[in-house]
Amino acid sequence: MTRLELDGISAAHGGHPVLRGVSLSVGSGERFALLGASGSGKSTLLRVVAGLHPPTQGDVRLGGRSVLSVPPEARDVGLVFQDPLLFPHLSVAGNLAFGLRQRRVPRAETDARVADMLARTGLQGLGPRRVGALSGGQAGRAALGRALITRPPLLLLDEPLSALDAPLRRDLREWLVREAQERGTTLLLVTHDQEEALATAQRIGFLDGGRLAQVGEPAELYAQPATLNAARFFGSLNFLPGVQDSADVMTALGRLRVARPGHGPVTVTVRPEAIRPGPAAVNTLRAQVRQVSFAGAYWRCELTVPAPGMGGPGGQETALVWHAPPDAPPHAGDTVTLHLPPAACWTVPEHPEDRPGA
Ligand SMILES: Nc1ncnc2c1ncn2[C@@H]1O[C@H](COP(=O)(O)OP(=O)(O)OP(=O)(O)O)[C@@H](O)[C@H]1O
Repeated sequence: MTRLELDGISAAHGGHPVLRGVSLSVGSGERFALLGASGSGKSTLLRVVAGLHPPTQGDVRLGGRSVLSVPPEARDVGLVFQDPLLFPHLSVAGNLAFGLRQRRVPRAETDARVADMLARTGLQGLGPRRVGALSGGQAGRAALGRALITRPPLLLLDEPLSALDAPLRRDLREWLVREAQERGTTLLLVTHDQEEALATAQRIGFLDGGRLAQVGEPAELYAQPATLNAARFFGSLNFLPGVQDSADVMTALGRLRVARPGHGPVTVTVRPEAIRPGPAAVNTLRAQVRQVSFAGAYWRCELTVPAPGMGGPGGQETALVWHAPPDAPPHAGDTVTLHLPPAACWTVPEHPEDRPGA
């Protein structure tokens, strides 16, 4: 268990700034995910924590102590990358035992911990096997086992499961969460997979262009994104710019009652699954169904709402995406009556990071 603190971390690659003043505190035993688009600086931040990339500014503290001058091998952190990077000349058991031998753990204890880890990772009977003869999933588990067996107080994971297929990824993720909980390991997980972050982490940091745009609990980032990029990243597909006056925003759909009061230019974002069939006291609209496609748990419907929408000044048609419940799918060409529950109409103020090219 250890507390990780990042204080104003900036970093560059070849003179190009990649991280810009990232400050973050991850509690002892907490599971924290760093989420962001490709190139947002997630891996670089992880490498700064591991001591593999020097920051240009700021401090990294583990357990309250600055580790900037501590070499990577002495930082007592476990590190797992997307590529398992197992030692090819060693057996599975040899890979698991490696860190324990380095730490001069007595032979009997090493053997017991390797046997225990083989069982925990579902690799019983594969100890003597060469790592080249493992499947992708088995290699992934061996790499996680190798990192966990030394019981590092902080485990840094850089997309460790992304090469695996979905069911295996879910199993391994659940196993990892259980192991971390049992051992009180602090986890810092880098991923671009929002589902993985939501399922693994107690808190998430959304990194955007090298800046930490939002930190919060998974449900908070999902329902209350601070920026449009965060909203897009968490699957919102409907964006309605407008001007807010107290609890209402004038949009191309007309007057929309929204979740929180405010004033000035905003964008209302509504998740496709939050749109409800039927009319309601406010935010009711009639839309034309342009296209319907089956997505398993819902029907994805592309809608257009003709101007003037819900009676406002309107303008052009507005496109919306609705995830219709699976039981009664509409058909292309239908006209449907829907409503946008005010609690699901989240407003995002204009934000410099959301401008294209920012
Ligand atoms: N070794 C390097 N040399 C030069 N530029 C680099 C290097 N590593 C990363 N970069 C650049 O730094 C920026 C951030 O990269 P980083 O790998 O930290 O992002 P990321 O969010 O982890 O992306 P991904 O999800 O694609 O791994 C990118 O623009 C990338 O091209």
